[in-house]
Amino acid sequence: ACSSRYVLSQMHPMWQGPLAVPGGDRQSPIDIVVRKSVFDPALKPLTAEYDPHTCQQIWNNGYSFLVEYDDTTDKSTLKGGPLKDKFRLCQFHFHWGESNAWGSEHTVDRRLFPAELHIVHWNSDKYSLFEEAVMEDNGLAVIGVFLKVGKRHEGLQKLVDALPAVRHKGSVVEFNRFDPACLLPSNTDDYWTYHGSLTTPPLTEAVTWIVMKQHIEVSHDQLAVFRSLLFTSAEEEVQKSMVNNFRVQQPLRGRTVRSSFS
Ligand SMILES: CCCCCNS(=O)(=O)c1cc(S(N)(=O)=O)ccc1C(=O)O
Ligand SMILES: [Zn+2]
Repeated sequence: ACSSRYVLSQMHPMWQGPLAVPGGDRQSPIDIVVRKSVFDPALKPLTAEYDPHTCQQIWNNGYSFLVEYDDTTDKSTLKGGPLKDKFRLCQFHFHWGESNAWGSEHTVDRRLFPAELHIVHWNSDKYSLFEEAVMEDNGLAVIGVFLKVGKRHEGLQKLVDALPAVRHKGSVVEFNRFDPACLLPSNTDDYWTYHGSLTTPPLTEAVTWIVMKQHIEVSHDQLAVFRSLLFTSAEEEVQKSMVNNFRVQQPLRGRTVRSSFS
């Protein structure tokens, strides 16, 4: 699977400080200032073609929970949008707050959402391994989708029901036949895109971000199950609730955010 068993001890929110990263002028997340985004008519609609059978497992990596996919073939891919190449699905995960008032990593005109979904893909036209792509500036494409609290999300419920099995850091549970497309908003033609970075170590500036304009709705109870997860492993005495697992926002450094809609 893509997100290698990367030692995520640095994942503890303590690392959120201005960690020195190479260059450091393309960091994520950012605030998307709508009136400063530039409409680009050349931006195409996104083509996400996911095979639910490539879904493998859910893993609590001590920072979020990752739903990981078999990325040894091009069975689940993302093309189009701002992308020149074909990108292979490797995992999706979320960021959320301890309350519904905050939790997303990106914001729109400073508006915070209670959570944000990230669907992570790597450039399989240019690289043969995720670990290679994560170090290259055209290596990754991550779709961001904002979550709002409202009606229950039927497609998400299968995932929510599996979460108690990965309550502790380091736990893994088999998870099959899940199509992440069910988590995309009905309109995927309207998005913002910019060049940025991973929001967790190694914070490499490898990501073409594609942030959906339309949010999805999940219920309060579904989000409460996210908050029942733990940052800590079963062995640790003090259990810490997995909440507020988002990075602080980063300077734009002159970057332009493009929009696919006017
Ligand atoms: C080789 C080490 C890669 C570490 C990053 N892996 S990842 O799947 O890209 C990822 C991205 C992101 S993010 N928020 O999409 O930048 C968060 C977590 C992870 C993770 O693996 O935990
Ligand atoms: Zn993320």
